[in-house]
Amino acid sequence: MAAVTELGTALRALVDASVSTAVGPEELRAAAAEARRATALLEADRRPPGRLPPLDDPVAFRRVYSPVTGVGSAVAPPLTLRGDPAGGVRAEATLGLLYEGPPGYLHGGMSGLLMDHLLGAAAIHAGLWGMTAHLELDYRGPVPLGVPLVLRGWVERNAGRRTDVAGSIAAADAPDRVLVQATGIFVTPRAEKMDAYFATVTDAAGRHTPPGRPTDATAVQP
Ligand SMILES: CCCCCCCCCCCCCCCC(=O)SCCNC(=O)CCNC(=O)[C@H](O)C(C)(C)COP(=O)(O)OP(=O)(O)OC[C@H]1O[C@@H](n2cnc3c(N)ncnc32)[C@H](O)[C@@H]1OP(=O)(O)O
Repeated sequence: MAAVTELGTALRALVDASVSTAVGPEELRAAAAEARRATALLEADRRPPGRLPPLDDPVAFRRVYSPVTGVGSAVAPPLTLRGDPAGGVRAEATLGLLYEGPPGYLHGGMSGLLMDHLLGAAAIHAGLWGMTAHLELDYRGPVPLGVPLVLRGWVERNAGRRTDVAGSIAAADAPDRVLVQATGIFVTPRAEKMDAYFATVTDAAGRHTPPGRPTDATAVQP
């Protein structure tokens, strides 16, 4: 875990530098050569889709390469999710130029990614795991880069396999002025779909990974 985190931290610094640098073509080419060397090192052993990395724990929802929370991901902020005393889940983040849409502000699609994750996590936190069936966003104000943000997700209601969830993004110093408001419907897939989607998921050793609990992200229905 220490090595995965060390590489993820170094890669995030590299990616941030690569999108904010103002150096010339010579330095860019020298950096590209270094990046290709690092890629060759990592390519020596790769896992296919559907095989969990050794450090992932589907029962604890630990996904080290998640594009939102993964400590080993070059593109994840990465967010740390916590239970919110006000209900649901929350995370704090300060986002950089990697995620820029309008100059100085967050790309709207990135807000969608973050909200999808926060809403999904809120459902899981309530014991109601589901896949995103519907996600709707209202962009009420641009989300600034480089300032602390607070992201929230909470369950509105549940009926059977369907859970209605909501969430928001705001600046940490003005948490009541919502910049992005999200609503979503998360659905626990029917048994046949669970089986079709996840029956071949394996752990790092290639063994079928059995469900850990009903809300296990990779749970396969018996
Ligand atoms: C401290 C923190 C702790 C927590 C720490 C957690 C950390 C970890 C967080 C990970 C968070 C990841 C969050 C990302 C989550 C993805 O990214 S999931 C990937 C994107 N989503 C997909 O690929 C899903 C694609 N869609 C499908 O496969 C299918 O449509 C679904 C969603 C499985 C539903 O299929 P189905 O099982 O056949 O469901 P179906 O019987 O049609 O519908 C069931 C009910 O839902 C309703 N419904 C279904 N779809 C819709 C729709 N689009 N609109 C309205 N209603 C709908 C139906 O009307 C029906 O309602 P009722 O008639 O029962 O009232």
